[in-house]
Formats: sequence, C-alpha cells, structure tokens
Amino acid sequence: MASLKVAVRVRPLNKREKQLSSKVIVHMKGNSTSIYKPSPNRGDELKEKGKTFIYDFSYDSSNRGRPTCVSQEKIFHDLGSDVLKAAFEGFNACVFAYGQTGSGKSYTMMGHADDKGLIPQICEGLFSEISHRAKVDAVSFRTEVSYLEIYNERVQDLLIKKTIPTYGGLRVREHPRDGPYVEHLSKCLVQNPNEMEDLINLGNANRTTASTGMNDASSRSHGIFTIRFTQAWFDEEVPRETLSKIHLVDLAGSERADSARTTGTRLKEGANINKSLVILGSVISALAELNVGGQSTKKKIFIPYRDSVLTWLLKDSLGGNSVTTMIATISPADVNYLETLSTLRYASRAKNIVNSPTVNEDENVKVIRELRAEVSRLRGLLEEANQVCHVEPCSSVKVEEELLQNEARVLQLTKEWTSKWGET
Ligand SMILES: Nc1ncnc2c1ncn2[C@@H]1O[C@H](COP(=O)(O)OP(=O)(O)OP(=O)(O)O)[C@@H](O)[C@H]1O
Repeated sequence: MASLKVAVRVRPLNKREKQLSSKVIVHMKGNSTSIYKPSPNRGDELKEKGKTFIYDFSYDSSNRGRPTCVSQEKIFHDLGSDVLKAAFEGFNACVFAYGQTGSGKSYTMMGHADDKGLIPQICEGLFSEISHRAKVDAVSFRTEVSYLEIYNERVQDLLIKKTIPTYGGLRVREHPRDGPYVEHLSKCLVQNPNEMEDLINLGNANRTTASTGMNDASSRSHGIFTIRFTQAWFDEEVPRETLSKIHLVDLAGSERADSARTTGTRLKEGANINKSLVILGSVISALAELNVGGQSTKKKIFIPYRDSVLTWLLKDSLGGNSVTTMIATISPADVNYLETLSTLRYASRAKNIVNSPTVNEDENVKVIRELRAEVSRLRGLLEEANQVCHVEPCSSVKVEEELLQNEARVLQLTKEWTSKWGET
C-alpha cells in the first residue's frame, strides 16, 4: 500500500499580476502552505488568519532571486528520483500536474530547453542509470515511448506528424489484465537520450496550445507522456522480466471563462477541460472517501473512471497499481485567491488516496518459474519412489513422463524468451 504523494508549487508573479499590482497571498514554511484571503481594501496588510494545508512537499518558487527558491533540479531530486526508483524495481509510476491555467504545470513537467522540467530530467536519469547498470549487471533494457493528448475528449497521437488528422480520435479500449489502453497509439523504441529528446520535441510541437487571457502559450489539452520500461535478466539461470509503465501527465488548466477571456473555440475547449477536471475531482473524492481518516472503509463506493477519457486512461494511476505523485501548481497572487484555494483543497483531498503498487512480472517468465517449481516437485517424487521399492512401476513412469515434458517446455520457453531479448 502507498499513499498518493502530494506536492504544491507556487510560481513567481507574472506580468499580468504585476500590472494589476497584485499582492502575494501564499506563504510556505517547511511542508505547509498558507493562503490569506485578500482584504477588500487592497492597500491593507493581510491581517486575517490564513488557511493552512500540509502536504508532502510545499515548494516556494515565487522569488527566483532568493537562494531558497525551489529549482527544477530540486523537484527532480525529490519527486523524479522516486519515479526512477519505482521503474527499476518494476512498479508502475505516475506524476500528474494539476492547477489553474498559467500556474506552471507545463513549466514544472516539461520546462524549457535551458531549464528542464521533470519529464526531460526523468528521461535523462533513466538513460544514465541504464548505462551505469549495464556496466555492472548482466541486465537487458527496453524503453518505449508514447505521447498523446486528450483534446475535446478525443485522443490524438502526438508522435505522428499532424498531416493526417484523426478527427474521431483514437479509441480507448480495456484489456482484461493490463487495463485501459489506446488502440493504434504509436510506441517508439528509444535507444539513447538524443532519440528521447527528439520524440519529446516532436510531441510538444504537435500539442494543441493557444494564447488566452491567462497564458500566452496555454495547453488546451491534457498531455500524457508514457514510458514503458522493461528489464530482463537471469537470476541463477531463471529468466526474470519486469515491466514498468510511467505516466507523466501535464493536465490542461482549469479556467474561468471571464479571466481567461475565452470565446468560440477557446470557450468550447475550456468547457471540455473543466468538465474532465471536475470528473477527475469526483474520482479523487470517491477514492479519498474509500480511505477516510487513514482507515479503508468497507463501504461500496462507485468510482466514475469511465466518465472521462482522462480518468479512464489514468485508472491504474489513481487508486490502483502505481506509485503516484500529484503536483498542484498555484499562482501567488490575490487576484487568483478562489482558484488557488480550490486547487489547495483538491490537493488536500488527493492526499487520502491509497494505491496498491505491485511488481509487474512478465507472464511467460511467470509460467517458466512455475514450471521449474513443478519440475523440482516431480524430481522429488521420483527420488522418493526409487527409494521405496513397493511403488507401482507404472506410476513412476507417468511421473517421469510428466517431468520430461515439463523440462522440455521450460527449455523451449527459455529459448524463446532469450531469443526475443537477443533481437531487442
Ligand atoms: N516556477 C516558475 N518559475 C518561473 N516561471 C514560471 C514558473 N512556473 C511557471 N512559470 C512561467 O509562467 C508561465 C505559465 O506557465 P505554464 O505555461 O507552465 O502554465 P500552465 O499551468 O501549464 O498553463 P496552461 O494550463 O494554460 O497550459 C510560463 O511563461 C512559465 O515559464
């Protein structure tokens, strides 16, 4: 069992907020974040007692001049390294950034070329750990990447040049064992950091962005960057293979039509964005209710995963088999008081979600292991039979036949598995 980890990050005042002579109403100390209601007389000090929330991390990035300002590297150090640890241990992992439009989600997840966010840093960290481990242990690695956006409830592949628009979007289906997936989504095999960087850049260029009243380059879609990371090795001649799925999610921002000053297409996008974020909120609330006060309830609670494409695709990351982190990004300004308070409450609720991550082992490898156990059981039986002379010879022959069949199957499956990895 693992509780969802929650971090909150506050960005510096932006140009618009400075033009409005906004006051900073968010203060952080240790892992607590306090927000003060702006007084109606904007010249006054913020005297009122604020509301305080405790999270796993409260990151103050509001003043880049201060030495305590939390950098992109620090965020990777705290949150990204957990993702890598989970991946190398064979667990699924997910990080998703939630917050008002223009609050710093894309900056935190993707960043800029000279100020990289979590996604590029995690990718670099992955390859540097692979090259380190490949020197020390006899392990093979395979890394595949997909990048999609959910725009107006439709799934688009971001790793295909946008020459052929898939108007209907790609279909989301559900595998009985592996859960929801996107049909025909491209999976690109990546061999080194440069190939990874090219794919990230291609996907980012394809992502739907537009200028709104709140953000010059506002993401109008939810972006899901997925790494499927497989490791294979022999453990005392027994094949082992683990698969870890890492979802890195940059959600579109919640917005008020009046502050974002949206009309027409932008307004429709905004309505779809808000709708799916409300459903995400309902899923989070329902999951949090399952674990009220740190105790899991016996109550049957319906989780509305299927009400939006976003929650359906993130089903395992929210309340399932994944080590998951939420980063809530906020503005420091009084003009955004209500949105910021709502984000802080949303994040606070998410703290109650408890996931149950398990190591994902390859099914064929599991079969090989089970067959090997059966082989040693049969060998034991035969040895016993040879020592006791009154055992019927025909039952010994049967056991021997079964043993030989199982040994041949183990050999065959191990050969197939080794040649699959040889090709990779
Ligand atoms: N911690 C930060 N330090 C410096 N600049 C930041 C920080 N966070 C955000 N910014 C800047 O604020 C602007 C808006 O940030 P960003 O685009 O990441 O917001 P967003 O939450 O992704 O918005 P949207 O939901 O509209 O896509 C960008 O110019 C970004 O560089």
